[in-house]
Amino acid sequence: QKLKANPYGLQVVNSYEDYHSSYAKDPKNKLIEIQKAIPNIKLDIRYATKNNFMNQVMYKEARAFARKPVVEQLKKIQFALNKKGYGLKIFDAYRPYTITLAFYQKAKDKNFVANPKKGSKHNRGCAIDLTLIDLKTGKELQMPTPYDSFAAQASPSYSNLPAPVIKNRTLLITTMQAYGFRVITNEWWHFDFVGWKKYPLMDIPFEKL
Ligand SMILES: C[C@@H](N)C(=O)N[C@H](C)C(=O)O
Ligand SMILES: [Zn+2]
Repeated sequence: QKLKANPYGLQVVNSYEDYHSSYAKDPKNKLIEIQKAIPNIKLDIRYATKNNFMNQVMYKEARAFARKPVVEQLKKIQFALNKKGYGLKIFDAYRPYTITLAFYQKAKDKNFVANPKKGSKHNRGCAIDLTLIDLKTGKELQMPTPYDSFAAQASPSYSNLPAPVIKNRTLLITTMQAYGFRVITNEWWHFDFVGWKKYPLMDIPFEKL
């Protein structure tokens, strides 16, 4: 199927029919609802609330999707963490391209949002924003900054932090890395799935999936 390029010359899947035929051809392309595949995973979908850096509701539904192989890896991560008394909490996963456009327009610091000229790995269903929780209390482990803080402390290499915070961040990053994800340079919570290049950008809202 030949896709029409958007104003930046990018090919973005924006019709359900095109998306459907892509996963009929290759089931790896299917966006899987994370909580259906991993029932005990916690969600805090900030962009479905006003509690986010945009200060506005960006998603109509508080749901999280990712490509099938991404969710399969998350399932293994959740299992490994659960054995140690921890679990995952997801802030965001697949993000329609239109939302990336809106983020880039409004964000004061463009270093923390993907440039729509390239699109985001979130638009490919191959990036996850997440943190760790303590299974007993359900509370988040202390990390260097809150989610989507555009501060220097959000960098995974920022080191002037209390030892327990570094330990929590290291546990998150090493676990994600062991299962095929890579943290990005300025956001401790954002992980790209290593095979992301094989998956096209998408612009289909959650309610149509
Ligand atoms: C906006 C933030 N949560 C995020 O995901 N940033 C990366 C760089 C992105 O937009 O892909
Ligand atoms: Zn992200």
